[in-house]
Amino acid sequence: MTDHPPRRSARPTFTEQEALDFHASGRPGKLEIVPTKPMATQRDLSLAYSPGVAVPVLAIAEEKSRAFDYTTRGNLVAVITNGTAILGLGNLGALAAKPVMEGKSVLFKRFADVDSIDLEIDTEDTDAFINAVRYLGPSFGGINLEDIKAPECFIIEQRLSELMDIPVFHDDQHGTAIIAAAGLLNAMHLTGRDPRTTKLVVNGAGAAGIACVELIKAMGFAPENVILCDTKGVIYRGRTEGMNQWKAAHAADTDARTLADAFRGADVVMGLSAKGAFTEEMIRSMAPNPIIFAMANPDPEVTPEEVHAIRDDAIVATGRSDYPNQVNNVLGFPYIFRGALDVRATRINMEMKIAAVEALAALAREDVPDEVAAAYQGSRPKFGREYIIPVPFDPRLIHTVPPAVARAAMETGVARRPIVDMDRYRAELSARRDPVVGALQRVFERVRRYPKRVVFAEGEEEQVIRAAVSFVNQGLGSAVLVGREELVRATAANAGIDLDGREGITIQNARFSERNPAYAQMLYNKLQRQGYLLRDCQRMVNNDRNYFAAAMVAMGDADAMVTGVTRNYATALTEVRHVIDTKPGHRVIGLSQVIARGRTVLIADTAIHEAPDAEDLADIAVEAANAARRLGFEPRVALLSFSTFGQPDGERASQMREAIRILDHRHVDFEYEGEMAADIALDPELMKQFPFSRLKGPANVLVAPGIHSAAISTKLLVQLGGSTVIGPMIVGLDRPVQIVPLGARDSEIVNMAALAAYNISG
Ligand SMILES: NC(=O)C1=CN([C@@H]2O[C@H](COP(=O)(O)OP(=O)(O)OC[C@H]3O[C@@H](n4cnc5c(N)ncnc54)[C@H](OP(=O)(O)O)[C@@H]3O)[C@@H](O)[C@H]2O)C=CC1
Ligand SMILES: CC(=O)C(=O)O
Ligand SMILES: [Mg+2]
Repeated sequence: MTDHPPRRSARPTFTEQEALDFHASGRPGKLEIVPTKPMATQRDLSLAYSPGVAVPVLAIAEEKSRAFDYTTRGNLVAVITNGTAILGLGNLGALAAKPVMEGKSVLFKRFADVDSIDLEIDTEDTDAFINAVRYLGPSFGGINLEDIKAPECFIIEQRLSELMDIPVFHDDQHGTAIIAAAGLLNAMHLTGRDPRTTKLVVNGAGAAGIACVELIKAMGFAPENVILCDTKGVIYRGRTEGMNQWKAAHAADTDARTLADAFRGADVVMGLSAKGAFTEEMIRSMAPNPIIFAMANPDPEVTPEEVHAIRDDAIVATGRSDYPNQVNNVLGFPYIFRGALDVRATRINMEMKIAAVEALAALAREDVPDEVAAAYQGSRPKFGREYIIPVPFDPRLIHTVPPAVARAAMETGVARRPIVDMDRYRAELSARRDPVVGALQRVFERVRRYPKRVVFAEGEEEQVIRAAVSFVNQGLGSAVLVGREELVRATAANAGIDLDGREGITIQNARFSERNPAYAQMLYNKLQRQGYLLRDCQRMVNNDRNYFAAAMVAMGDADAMVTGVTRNYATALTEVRHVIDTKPGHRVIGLSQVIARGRTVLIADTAIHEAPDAEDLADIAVEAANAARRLGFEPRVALLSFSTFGQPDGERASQMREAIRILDHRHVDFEYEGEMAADIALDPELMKQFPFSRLKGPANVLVAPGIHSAAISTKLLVQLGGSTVIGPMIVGLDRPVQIVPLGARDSEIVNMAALAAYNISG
C-alpha cells in the first residue's frame, strides 16, 4: 500500500437545514446573468439593441458561423433535463431537478469558464422532449443532457445528435463512463492487467451502466469477458424479462444468472445501480487484487470500509468525495465541453471521449503540483491504490483535458475551427480557471486531515452555534462553545439544532471552569506591570468570553479561536492581544484575500497599523509574504502608492521607497518592488513601461501605504467590483486566533475557524 492520508469521515458535512439555507440565501438559487458590455450611455444602448444590433443580425444572416463571433453561442451550454432520474433519487420531475441543473451550470462556469443555463422540460414523452430541444440549436454551442432515465435517454441523445449541429452529450452516460474508465485504466496498470483478458462485471444497465460498457469495450475489453447485470440479474443471451435493445446489445454468452454468479472470479466490478447491492460474499469471491468501483450516489453499492474489512488487496473507488478515488463527473464535463466549444465541434465522438479518458488517467500518474499536495500535507498523494483519479481541485485539469479533446476533434474532422497554436491555447486555458475555485480548499483539506480543537468565543449566538456544528460536521475538528450552558442549549433548540449527545461539541461556561484560576494567573503574569491586579484578571477571565477563550488557546486547552460576531473588530483584537503575544520575531498584521475574476491577491495591512512608517511597511511586506506562502502562493509583493517609481513625488510615496530600501538591506527571499500604482502592479502590459522592475509577473501581494487605503480598497472591491474578500485575517500572533466582522454569518465564521485551525502564521 502507498502512503495515504488518514481516512476521512463518512459523515455528511452539512445538515439538511444548511443545504436549504445555502440555496435560499441572498438571491434564491445559484446563478445570475450578468451583462458583458457597458450599458452606461445612450450610445451603448443603441449599439446593444436597436438600431446597432441590426448590423450583426445581417452579418449572421449572411454567414452563420459569425454567430460565434457576435453572440454568446460559442461559449454557452444548456443543461437540460426532464427530471426522470435525478441523481440516484429517481423520477421526481422537471421542477425538482432544477437545483441539480443550476449546480451543473455553476460548475461549468467555475471550473472551465463555460457559460451555462439550465432548462427543465416538463414532459416524459420522448418525442415531445426531443421537439422542445431540437429547435434550440441556434442559442447554444452545446447541449448537456442530464438526469434523464434509461432507456429514453438513449433515444433522446441519439435523435438530437442527428438533428442538431452542436454536441449533444448525456453526462450521466458518457461523463461517468469517461471518469470511471480513466480510473479503471490506472487500476489495471497498478494490478498489471491486460484489457483483453480482464473479466469485468457492470451492475446497473441504465444510462451510466450501458455507457460504461460501451466505452470499456471501445477501449479494448473483450466482449466475452464483460457481463452486464440489472435488477433481474445477469443480462444473458436469450433473456426476455426486463429487456430493451440497449441491454440486448450487451447480452453475454454465459451460464452466470445472478450477480453473485457474475462476481465469482471477476477482476473488476462496477456498480451503477443502488446502495448496498454488493454483498460480503460477492466481494470475497472476486479474483486477487480486485478492482471495485461502487458508484451509486449518494450511497455506494458497498463502502470502502466494508471492502477493506474483508480483504486488503482491493482497489476501491466510489462516487463520494469523502473517500479516496472519487469518480466525480466534475472532472469531465466542464473540460470536455471546453475543448469541444473551442474548436466549435459539431459533436463529441468516441475518439474525443477516449482522449479525455487518457488525459485524465495520465494526469493521475504525474506528480501532483504543490497546490494539490498542500492540501494533503504530510502525505503528498502519489499515484497508487488510493489515488488513481485526479482530484477535482487539481489546477492542471483545465490545461490538460480540453487540449486532448480538441485535438481528437480536429483529427476526426468534427472541428469547425481547428486550433492552430496548441501551446498558446494551453496558456489561455490556464487563465480561464476561476480563482475562487480552491481558494480555501487547501485550508479545509489540510484541517480535515489534521483536525483541531477550536474555541468559538461567542457560543450563545445562533450563527456561532450553527458554525460550530458545521465545523464539526465537516470533519474539521471539535468545537468549544463558550457561554452559559442553558442559554446555548436554548438558543440551539430554538434554531432547531439538537446539541444533546452531539459528538465533538462541548460547552464551557467561563464562570464554572476549573481552569479559571490558572487562566487568571497566566493573565496576571502578563499584565501585572500594566496596572492590572489579579482580581482584575480574574474578573476578565470570568466575565469576558474573549479573555476566557484566548486563555484556553494560550494555555493549550484549545488549538485556535474565533470571535468577533458581537463585538467590534478593534475591541475583540485588543482583548485577544492582552492574552496572546506576538509570535517572536513577527509582526501582527491584518491580511485580506481578494478573489476577483481571473486572480487572487492578498492586501495588507487591512486591520492593524493605521499609519505605518517605512520600517513597519517592510515588516508588513515580510509578514504578508510569509502568509502568502502558507496559503499556497509564491509571493510577488508590490508596495503600493499613488505614484510609480518617484512620479509624482509625495511624502507617503517616499516612505514606500524607504521601505523598499529596508527590504533590500534585509535580503528577503521573495520578489518585491515599489513604490508603484495598483494598476502597474497588477497589469503586466503597464508594467512593461518599467523594464527594470524586479517583479517577474503581476503582483499577488499588495502592501498599502496605510490602513485607510487598504481597508477602503477591499470594501470597494466587494461593493463595486463583485470580488469575494476573505478577512482581514490576523497574521503574526503566537497562537492562532481569527476575528470575523461584526454580525458575520455562519459560513464566514466557519471559514475563519478553518483559517484559525490552519494557522496561517505557521
Ligand atoms: N459519477 C458517479 O458516480 C455517477 C453515479 N451515478 C449513479 O448510478 C446509478 C444509476 O444511475 P443512472 O444510470 O443514471 O440510472 P438509470 O435509472 O438510467 O439506471 C439504473 C439501472 O440500475 C439498475 N438497478 C437499480 N437497482 C439495482 C440493483 N439493486 N441491482 C442491480 N441493478 C440495479 C436498474 O435496473 P433495471 O434496468 O432492471 O431497472 C437500471 O438498469 C445512480 O445511483 C446514480 O447516482 C450516475 C451517474 C454518475
Ligand atoms: C453525478 C450524477 O450526475 C448523478 O449521480 O446523476
Ligand atoms: Mg446526473
